[in-house]
Amino acid sequence: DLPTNNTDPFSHEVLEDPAPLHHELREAGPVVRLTAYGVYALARYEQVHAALVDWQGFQSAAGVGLSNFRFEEPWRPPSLLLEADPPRHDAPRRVLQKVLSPRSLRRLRDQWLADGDTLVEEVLARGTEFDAVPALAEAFPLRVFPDAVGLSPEGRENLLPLGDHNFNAFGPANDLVAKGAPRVAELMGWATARCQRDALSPGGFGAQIWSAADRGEITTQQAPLVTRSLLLAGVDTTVHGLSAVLYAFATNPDQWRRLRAQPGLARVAFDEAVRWESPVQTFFRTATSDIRVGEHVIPDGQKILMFLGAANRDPRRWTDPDVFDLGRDPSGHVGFGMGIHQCIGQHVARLEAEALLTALAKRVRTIELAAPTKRHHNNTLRAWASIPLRVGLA
Ligand code: HEM
Ligand SMILES: CC(C)Cc1ccc(C(=O)O)cc1
Repeated sequence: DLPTNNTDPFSHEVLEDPAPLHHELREAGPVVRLTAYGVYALARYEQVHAALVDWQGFQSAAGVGLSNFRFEEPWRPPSLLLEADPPRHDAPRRVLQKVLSPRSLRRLRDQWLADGDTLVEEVLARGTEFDAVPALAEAFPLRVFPDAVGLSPEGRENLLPLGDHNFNAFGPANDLVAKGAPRVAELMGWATARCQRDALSPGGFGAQIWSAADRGEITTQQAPLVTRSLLLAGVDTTVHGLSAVLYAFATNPDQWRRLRAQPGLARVAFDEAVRWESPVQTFFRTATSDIRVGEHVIPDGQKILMFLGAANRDPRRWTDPDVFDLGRDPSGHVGFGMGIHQCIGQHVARLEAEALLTALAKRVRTIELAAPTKRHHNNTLRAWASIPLRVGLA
């Protein structure tokens, strides 16, 4: 009957290298019971995709972490997008859809491309060996995104630890959550204060959310929480998405040559990296009734852990899934989710990646690892602490 697995998916061993567990879970069957936490796991593309698009059966309103909001108090006021289902989810989603649409981002494109050139020049002026994580993957989002949101300059160093803890908190109360606990009140207090109308500069994403409230599209009580979503979701994700694509190119020099020959491949390269590494590895849903998966039933109220990273490398869906290949069509990957909760910020992330990769491809002929990489463990994110690079100039 129902296959089980007693591995702790949030252990440091798995966070260091999740591939063996992903393989085990995919092979065990369409649904597996994780005895470490008494939850159900989906690891094959077919079942993860089906759960993501079935928001009625697999709800978000009970939280997308291990904690079940039906029985436990959330550690922070729930998100009006991530942790809400229709109809409550609808208006906040419509507002962010407009604020973060490709059309709305067009006004930022030239500026972000120029910022990419400037950052790359600054980095290369310091030398051709550097750690890509602080120098590029962290520096670029922190240079462009807080300004786009309309955040005041002070305290922006809070954004990474704030997001890191938020992503840890989707997992169990382990050492990673304990690590962030001492600063939670301070960081969340800082973030909440930044989301008030008078703390946001005109024209930014935050001010646009407040204008939508003034137009009655959402309430003024909702505006700060919708703005908070940008701070919690919009930084660590792109930092580790950029780290993923830089790591992918540094370990696949032939793909870097392809990008140099065809810079228009920058955007598809980012999506292929998001598929290949899945910066967001896992999160949960809660069954709203007894749900049949294969020949098994997931009982009502149970938490379901979806392994996006495993789905994005499922050989049932992808040819040579472990290969980073610019010739592949990565569309349909679940690295940005799927369905009504699919990442609303994906166009922001793609524009950041296009700007950085385009700038690099112009100035850098070769890119390789100069030393071993070091992972940054997080309950939800696939992340790096360090990616030492050596580049050859064009
Ligand atoms: C590489 C970068 C990123 C990745 C891999 C990523 C991944 C995801 C995923 C997998 C979801 C679905 C969550 C679910 O179904 O429960 C999601 C939702 C979301 N993302 Fe992103 N994201 C990225 C960047 C961003 C950025 C830059 C922003 C903000 C500007 C953002 C804001 C959001 C929001 C607000 C949601 C909730 C949408 C909803 O529930 O309707 N994300 N993201
Ligand atoms: C992959 C998702 C869990 C990223 C994320 C985090 C936070 C929010 C929010 O709305 O607070 C939304 C999306």
